Amino acid sequence: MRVGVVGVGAIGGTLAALLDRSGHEIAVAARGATLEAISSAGLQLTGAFGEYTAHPSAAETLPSGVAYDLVVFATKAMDASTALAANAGACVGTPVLIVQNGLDAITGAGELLPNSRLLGGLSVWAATQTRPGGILVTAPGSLVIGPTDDADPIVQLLGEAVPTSATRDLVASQWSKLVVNQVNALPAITGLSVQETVADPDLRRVLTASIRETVGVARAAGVRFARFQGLSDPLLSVIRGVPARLAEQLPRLMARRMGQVPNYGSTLQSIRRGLPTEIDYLNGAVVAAAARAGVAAPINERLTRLVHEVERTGVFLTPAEVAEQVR
Ligand SMILES: NC(=O)C1=CN([C@@H]2O[C@H](COP(=O)(O)OP(=O)(O)OC[C@H]3O[C@@H](n4cnc5c(N)ncnc54)[C@H](OP(=O)(O)O)[C@@H]3O)[C@@H](O)[C@H]2O)C=CC1
Ligand SMILES: CC(C)(CO)C(=O)C(=O)O
Repeated sequence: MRVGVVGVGAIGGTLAALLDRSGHEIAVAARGATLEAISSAGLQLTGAFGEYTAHPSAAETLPSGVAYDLVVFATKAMDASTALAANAGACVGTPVLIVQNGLDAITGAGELLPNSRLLGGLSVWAATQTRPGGILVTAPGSLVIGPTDDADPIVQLLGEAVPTSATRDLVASQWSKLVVNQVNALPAITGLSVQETVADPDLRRVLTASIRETVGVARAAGVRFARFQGLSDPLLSVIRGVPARLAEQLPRLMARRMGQVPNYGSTLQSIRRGLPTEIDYLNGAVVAAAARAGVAAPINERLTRLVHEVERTGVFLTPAEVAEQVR
């Protein structure tokens, strides 16, 4: 099959390399140093999915006039509309998968790609772009796509590269992933890994509080959570209702599932590269949903502001400073 991948960073790079390894014909759209590196030396995957170098065709945009079986977008959320618009010609009549955290993957994409079937994707694996064209998978995991069911040929196609399952309720799965992504803000604010964040008592308290607040906002918005990465709707109700100390078992479990390799999260990766972060689409999405539902989300609001502060200043906060600012 012929697959186009736009955005060849941590997640898009993993998918492009694994699809190439499975024997599919891959074209990628990349820019700057990443385009140069892939064109000259290929796309190098290391880590939990094994070692492999792919040599896909690469250009600034996917050539149109080519019949793709699937086009995958894997940019950060704030770059998605520009990438969709620039590659719209290649997507006409083609199924499009947008792999993105937050709630917005396919919201609004229909206006830019009116003639494409749109699917959203949630990556359960964790990865880092170690250099342009070099991807390290730090924790293995599957891909969840929807709204669809497991009989979908796109699920089969992706499943040849990485374990893939379908969700009929993409929004419910996105909200569950939004709970998991509560682990992103604190590493971006402190420079610590997710595992170090959860091991620190002050940061674990803040993380637990932001998770519980997120569950409360979802309830106010009438959202039910999907089964996802060990989470479920009943479990999250319990986590919201039990004493905070007991609820801290959830972040501990989430960190354990990430394994031993330090996971810095995709938000801290942006900070380290001096780039704007996706935080408005993560904790910021919780704040926006809270406002729509007429409730407050002060912890998510504060975390969003602190991430923006670190984006601006480049100075990380200590766990004690964070604890002081997020009560
Ligand atoms: N990293 C992870 O472990 C996980 C990430 N996610 C989610 O996956 C999504 C992708 O994140 P991630 O892979 O980490 O991000 P990265 O920043 O590693 O990769 C994004 C890539 O998109 C490229 N890009 C942006 N705009 C365009 C464009 N117009 N044309 C071509 N390429 C473009 C960027 O290029 P450039 O370098 O030139 O800016 C970059 O290579 C996010 O929503 C993230 O939250 C989900 C689960 C885990
Ligand atoms: C869950 C986590 C933290 C995995 O790395 C992620 O989704 C991200 O980095 O954006």
